[in-house]
This record gives sequence, structure tokens and C-alpha cells, in this order.
Amino acid sequence: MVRKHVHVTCAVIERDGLVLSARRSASMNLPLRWEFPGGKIEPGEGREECLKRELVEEMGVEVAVGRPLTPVTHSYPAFDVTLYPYICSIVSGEITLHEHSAMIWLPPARMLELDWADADLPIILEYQGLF
Ligand SMILES: Nc1nc2c([nH]c(=O)n2[C@@H]2O[C@H](COP(=O)(O)OP(=O)(O)OP(=O)(O)O)[C@@H](O)[C@H]2O)c(=O)[nH]1
Repeated sequence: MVRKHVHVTCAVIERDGLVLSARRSASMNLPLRWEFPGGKIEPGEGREECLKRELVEEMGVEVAVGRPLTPVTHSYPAFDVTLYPYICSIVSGEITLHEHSAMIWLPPARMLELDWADADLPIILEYQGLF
């Protein structure tokens, strides 16, 4: 059987020297783990387009998509994921959580205090290395 492989964009959103982390809800897969907001790329959709759509759907904000970080491929027991991270900023709207159970703005150096989805760890380490 062919393993499921999902391609997912995610946003490293910066504001005033802090970064946004979002906690998955108890009913999602990887329940209660922390992640960057974003989601699966739909057929025919560009990565930046996907990210902008997901941020509106999940948080009700419009983002400007900036510099990409290195994509990460990770194998979970049930599926493989490739994450395409981009540094982003909010250009309009106030965050309302439509899917996540919590969010927190942290200085980059404190991000690893959270219980992250495993695939995100290389992204955080690369991001922290920028400072
Ligand atoms: N958005 C996002 N997804 C991530 C991150 N890290 C990570 O492993 N993922 C995985 O990538 C997939 C993103 O899919 P999604 O957000 O569109 O879908 P979902 O899990 O909410 O629901 P679904 O799989 O039932 O459609 C999930 O399987 C999630 O576990 C991350 O930082 N951000």
C-alpha cells in the first residue's frame, strides 16, 4: 500500500520580536501538540496562496508571506509530511482561533519549551539560528 504523504505550508508569524505558536485541539491528529498555523496544499494551489487561505480560515487574519525556511520531510507512524515554512507577518485582522485550542507569542529562544509536533523541530532550530 502507498503511504500517505501530505504537503503542508506553515507560517512562522513574527510580531514585535515574538513568534506565534498554535496548539492543535484534542480532536485533531497530533492532539494538543504545538505547530505553526497552516495546512495542506490543495491541487493546483501555490504555496503562498495556500498559506494565505489557511490563515484566513484558521485565524481570520491576512498575512504577508516573506522568506521561506528550509522544507522539512518527516515520517509519522501513520503518514509522511513535508512542511514548507515561511516567515510571515499579519497585515490585517485580529486573531480568532477557529480550529486551534490555544496560541502563544514567544521570544524565539523560548519556543522549545512547548510540546511541538515532531516535524516542526528542524524548523524551530533553523529559525532560532537566524538570531
Ligand atoms: N499546519 C501545520 N500542520 C502540521 C505542522 N506540523 C505537522 O506535523 N503538521 C501536520 O501536517 C498536517 C496538516 O494538515 P491540516 O492542518 O490541513 O489538516 P488537519 O490535521 O487539521 O486535518 P485532516 O488531516 O483531518 O484534514 C497535519 O497532519 C499535521 O499533523 C505545522 O507546524 N503546521
